[in-house]
Amino acid sequence: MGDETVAHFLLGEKFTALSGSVYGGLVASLLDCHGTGSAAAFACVAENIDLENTEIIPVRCVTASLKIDFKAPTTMGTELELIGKLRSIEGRKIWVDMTLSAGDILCATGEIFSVHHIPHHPFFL
Ligand SMILES: CCCCCCCCCCCC(=O)SCCNC(=O)CCNC(=O)[C@H](O)C(C)(C)COP(=O)(O)OP(=O)(O)OC[C@H]1O[C@@H](n2cnc3c(N)ncnc32)[C@H](O)[C@@H]1OP(=O)(O)O
Repeated sequence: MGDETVAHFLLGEKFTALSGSVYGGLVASLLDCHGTGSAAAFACVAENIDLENTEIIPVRCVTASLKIDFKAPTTMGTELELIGKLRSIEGRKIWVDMTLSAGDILCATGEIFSVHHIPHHPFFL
């Protein structure tokens, strides 16, 4: 954790798009999920919430904007690594920069802008 979040995924072949590579929409989904989760975790750190002893993360974030650049085909059958780095927090607004790699290959980069602590938002009723 600290100022970086890491997640690993090994996808099944049903997520293949073009031969031997992962469907780009799924790459986007992984970056979206990792981005909002990272934003929530960074918000907890900023608010001194102890994640080690918390059963349910008390912060939830939603994606307001997600940008992805596909740098190289994402190899099917290789464990994927997602890394999130906090760019900034301004009140409810959180920006996280991300990478998705397959082994030594940088496959995609992402930038997410998410918003947290939303009283009465329909997602959290
Ligand atoms: C399989 C299961 C897995 C389950 C795994 C669990 C993962 C859960 C999460 C997965 C992520 C998702 O899929 S989330 C689903 C996709 N996202 C959505 O549907 C979000 C839809 N949009 C909204 O609900 C809303 O627009 C919000 C919450 C984003 C913002 O609305 P709001 O709360 O009324 O706040 P608002 O005042 O409009 O905005 C707050 C501040 O952010 C700025 N702002 C708002 N939107 C933007 C934007 N696109 N780009 C730049 N800036 C923006 C505003 O100018 C403002 O700045 P200032 O004036 O304060 O400076």
